[in-house]
Amino acid sequence: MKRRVLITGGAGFIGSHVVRLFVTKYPDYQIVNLDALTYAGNLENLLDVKDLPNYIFEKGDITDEAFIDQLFGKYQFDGVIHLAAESHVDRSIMDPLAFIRTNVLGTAVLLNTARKYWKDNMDDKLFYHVSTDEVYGSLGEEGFFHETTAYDPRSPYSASKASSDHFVMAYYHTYHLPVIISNCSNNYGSHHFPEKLIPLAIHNIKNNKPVPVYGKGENVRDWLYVNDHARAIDTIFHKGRIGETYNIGGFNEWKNIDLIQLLCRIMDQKLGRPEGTSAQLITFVKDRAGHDLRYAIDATKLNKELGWEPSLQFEEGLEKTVDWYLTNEEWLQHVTSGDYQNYYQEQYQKR
Ligand SMILES: Cc1cn([C@H]2C[C@H](O)[C@@H](COP(=O)(O)OP(=O)(O)O[C@H]3O[C@H](CO)[C@@H](O)[C@H](O)[C@H]3O)O2)c(=O)[nH]c1=O
Repeated sequence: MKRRVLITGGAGFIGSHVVRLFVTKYPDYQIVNLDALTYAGNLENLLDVKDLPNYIFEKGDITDEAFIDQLFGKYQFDGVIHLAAESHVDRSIMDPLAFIRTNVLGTAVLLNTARKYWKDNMDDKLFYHVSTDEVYGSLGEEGFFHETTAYDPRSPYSASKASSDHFVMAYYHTYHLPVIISNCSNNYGSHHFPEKLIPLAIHNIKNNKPVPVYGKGENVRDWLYVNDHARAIDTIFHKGRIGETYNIGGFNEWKNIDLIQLLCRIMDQKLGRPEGTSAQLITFVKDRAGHDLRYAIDATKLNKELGWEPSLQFEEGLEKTVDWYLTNEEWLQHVTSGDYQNYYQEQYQKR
């Protein structure tokens, strides 16, 4: 079946991997990538697919109602995969309103427009909302997030994503809009903006700069290779049940400090430095406000119902990621100029 799919946030980290997978795997689909190209959106992420005949890029803001309406009119989408979002927790602490605007209002504008265009015929339509495991809050040392876990967001970022999830379900229950939500754990891989832990640490180690570890580095995250997340989104988009939520994760929990130690060992090997060199850059800094202790997500439903499972072991994925950053210096140089510099100067002045 031919489909006309809108992917929002397709120039971002996870979005670009989803766009690449869809345009190469489904040559019959028309894929429209809508991205506002703010600081973390970068068309360089898609240079290898930008000339494919089934790929179209549109620059625009999901909060701009008139623009979104005109876009739906122009392309008559039958599917939406919504990834556009402000995603960095530390930024949300500094500027919560930006997160409410994009993540809550932007999602509501998309939902409302999809409802307007699809209301007379909902057959074969799908609004797929890509969300986060952070909506479930913070775990103690035991247990997992399940699809039935009550929402308990604790940062402005996770509150904005939780709110957008609620709007998605409200449109399902109230207007019968065909929706699916997935909530995924921490991603890592190529094209990740170096404000997040793994690409920031790689960038800093390479440049002999301090690697900031918040608090004592005891916080735990569950890491998934970004290509595996993109594969999960593909599976859920095509086989998921309407009105359902699917958790995505790798059963791959790491304490931040253990992860950084592993990364330091890999970097020493790759850069030909004596073992232990990079670890000397580890610097414990002031903790993140309201820092969630542990995320761990149970992806059994996705595995049992739809047959998805991660394809890569963490060590292998991390090595591939390091290799990508070390061979794509131009990309790193480009994205670490401008806004990035201002942001980090501001961050470090505060410490
Ligand atoms: C940037 C940075 C982070 N950290 C810590 C904070 C967290 O415990 C852990 C990972 O931080 P981040 O890379 O910012 O990711 P985290 O806050 O977990 O959130 C990520 O994962 C979420 C999914 O769980 C996504 O929804 C978010 O968009 C994504 O940013 O490392 C440090 O210790 N030092 C740092 O410099």
